[in-house]
Amino acid sequence: MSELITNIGELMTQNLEVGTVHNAAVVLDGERIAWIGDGAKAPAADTVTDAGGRALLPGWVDSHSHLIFAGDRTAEFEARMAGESYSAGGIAVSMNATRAASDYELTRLALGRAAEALSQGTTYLETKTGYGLDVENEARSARIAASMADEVTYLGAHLVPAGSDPEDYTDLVCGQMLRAVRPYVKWADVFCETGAFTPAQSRRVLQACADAGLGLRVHGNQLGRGAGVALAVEFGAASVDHVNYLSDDDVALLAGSWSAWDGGAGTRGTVATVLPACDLSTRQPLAPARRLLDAGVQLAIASNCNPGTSYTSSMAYCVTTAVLQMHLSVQEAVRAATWGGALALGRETGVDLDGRRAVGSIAVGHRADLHMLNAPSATHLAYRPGIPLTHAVWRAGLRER
Ligand SMILES: N=CN[C@@H](CCC(=O)O)C(=O)O
Ligand SMILES: [Zn+2]
Repeated sequence: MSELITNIGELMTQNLEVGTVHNAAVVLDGERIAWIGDGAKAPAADTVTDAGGRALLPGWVDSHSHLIFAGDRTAEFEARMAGESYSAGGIAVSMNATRAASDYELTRLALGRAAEALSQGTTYLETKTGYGLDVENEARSARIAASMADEVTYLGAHLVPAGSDPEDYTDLVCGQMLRAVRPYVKWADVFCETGAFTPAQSRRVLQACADAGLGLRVHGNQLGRGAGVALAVEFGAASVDHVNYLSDDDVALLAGSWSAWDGGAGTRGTVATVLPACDLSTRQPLAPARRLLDAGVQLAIASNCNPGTSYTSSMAYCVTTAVLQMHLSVQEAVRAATWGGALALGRETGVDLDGRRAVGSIAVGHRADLHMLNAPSATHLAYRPGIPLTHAVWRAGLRER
């Protein structure tokens, strides 16, 4: 079945050859985008959808979330709003609730969060383990994540559980736990921060996971300057996330990591993924997204949806914040939340080993993941903050909303 979406007021493709087109049309053929162009020249299709002059964007690509958890941390949030600062210790509260939840309950909760994201335009979703923190519960979290997310990341190195020796726990993360999650995950991550994993422990985790054939990601430089960015670049991680506290050397390392990449071939660098909703919820200084872009770093914006630091799956909220408070243009912020997220997951081009099409931009042959706003332009995301602007969502060519 083919579908013609016509009368699109603003088509923001994030495809550099096409750019943004007005009075445009798109044809979907099954799960793929088959045609893009001037509405007056659109070919016929089996069905026609009139966009009524609305804006059409790629679906959001949320490259950083933690959806596999049970329990509630409202009290911690309230304490933070009253002046307490965030520390990694709250992860243990979610760990206890997650371990106590049944498979059915954990799956139901995760699916509910993914559905909430999809209804707001998120059509491609990464999620992580990291609230199990023993072999059985990390493997269970990975299995559940693989049943509901597009990309799954192993985050056994999220927190050293109370009572465990940090070096022994790091051994477990690098050994038995890694073997148990391996069938379900494509990526590995480590929280390299004071109070979580030291640079030496993080290095061990990254090496073991790289040796196991996993792609790498790092939670780094969230609560202070540290080794996260340097380790991520050294190990060729696909992304380093948070990046609130950066030295000039960190920024230069990230920019330099892209110097041999020409947009297609060449060695890929490390994407800097900023998490604006997390920065607001933890009252951290906002990550320096403007400085990173100006330095030539590839940028992604993600929700970091999790029970502790960022309990929202709204990518629109993140984009709005990036424009209003991080000083990105609407085009830059939308790009970082679509194409940038796809780049951070290695999914912005080509077809992956499972035959999945590229996501994050509207281009012929890419997966038909589309987000229509109830507005004439994407500028309304920042101009009308807080207004639920999602009008329609297509995922792999299927109308989801
Ligand atoms: N910073 C580390 N991990 C999560 C928060 C985990 C939690 O507090 O539950 C994050 O990305 O912000
Ligand atoms: Zn996170």
